[in-house]
Amino acid sequence: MVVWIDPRRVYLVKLEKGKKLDTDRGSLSFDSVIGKEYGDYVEISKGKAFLMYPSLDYIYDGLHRPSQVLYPKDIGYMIFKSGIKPGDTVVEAGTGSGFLTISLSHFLGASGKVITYDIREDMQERAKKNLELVGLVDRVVFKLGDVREKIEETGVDAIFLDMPDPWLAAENVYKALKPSGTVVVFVPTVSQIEKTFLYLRKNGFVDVEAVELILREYQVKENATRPRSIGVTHTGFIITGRKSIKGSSEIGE
Ligand SMILES: C[S@@+](CC[C@H](N)C(=O)[O-])C[C@H]1O[C@@H](n2cnc3c(N)ncnc32)[C@H](O)[C@@H]1O
Repeated sequence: MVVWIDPRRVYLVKLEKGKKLDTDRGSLSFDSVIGKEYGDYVEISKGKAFLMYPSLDYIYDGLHRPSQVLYPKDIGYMIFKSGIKPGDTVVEAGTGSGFLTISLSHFLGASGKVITYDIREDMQERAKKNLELVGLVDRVVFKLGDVREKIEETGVDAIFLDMPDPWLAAENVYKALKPSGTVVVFVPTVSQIEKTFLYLRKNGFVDVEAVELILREYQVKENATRPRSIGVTHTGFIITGRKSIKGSSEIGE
C-alpha cells in the first residue's frame, strides 16, 4: 500500500499487524489501517494520510536496484512498440534489478511468461527477491546465461535487450524470435545505437527504428510554472525491429 501524506512524504509499506510507519508528520499504526480501503484518509498526529493503490512507479521506488534500471517512460514505449499482449512469451536480457521483468510480467498477466537471462547470479538473486516482493515471481523463468552465446527458446513473441553489446546477441535473437517478432533494445550511448541499428538492418530485421524519449516534469506554482531544473536528464535510446527473411532486409531502405 502507498501512504501519501504530501508530495515529499510518500511511503510504500507492507501492512503487518503490530507495526507502524514513523514520519516527521506523525506515526501511522498499521493496525488502524487494516480494514480500510484504498482512497480512505487516516488521521496522523500532524494531519492526514491518504491510502493509495501501489502502482508500479511507487513499487519501483521501494525496490533494491543493484544495477542501472529502466525508467517508466522507456518501459512504457518499449512494451507498446513490442506488440506483445497478455499471454505472450518474451525473452529478456539482462535481468539486472528486474525492473523491466516486473513490468513485462505484470503486463503479460498470469498466462504470459518472461524468460530472463543474466550472466551474473548475484543480479538474478536480487531480481528474484524484487519479483517475490511484488508477487510476480511465478510468471518468470530465471536463466543464468550469456545471450551472446545462446538463447534456448524458439518462436518467442518478442525479445528485450538491456545489455552493453546487444548487436553481439542479434544472431541468437533472430533464431529465437517467431516470424515478424519484435526485438526491442535499450542502450545508453549513441555509439551503441549505430552498431545495433546497422547490424539489425543488415541481418534480417526490417522496420528498424531508433528513438529517444524525453520526459520533463513541471513544477507548478501560480505565475511560476516551469520545467523542473533537476531530475533524470538522460536515460538512453530505444531501437526496435521486426524479424524478416534474411537477405530481404534491404526492402524499403
Ligand atoms: C543495466 S542492467 C539491466 C537492468 C534491467 N533492464 C532493469 O530494468 O532492472 C544490465 C544487465 O545485463 C547483464 N548482462 C550483460 N551482458 C549480458 C549478456 N551477454 N547476457 C545476459 N546478461 C547480460 C548484466 O549482468 C546486468 O545485470
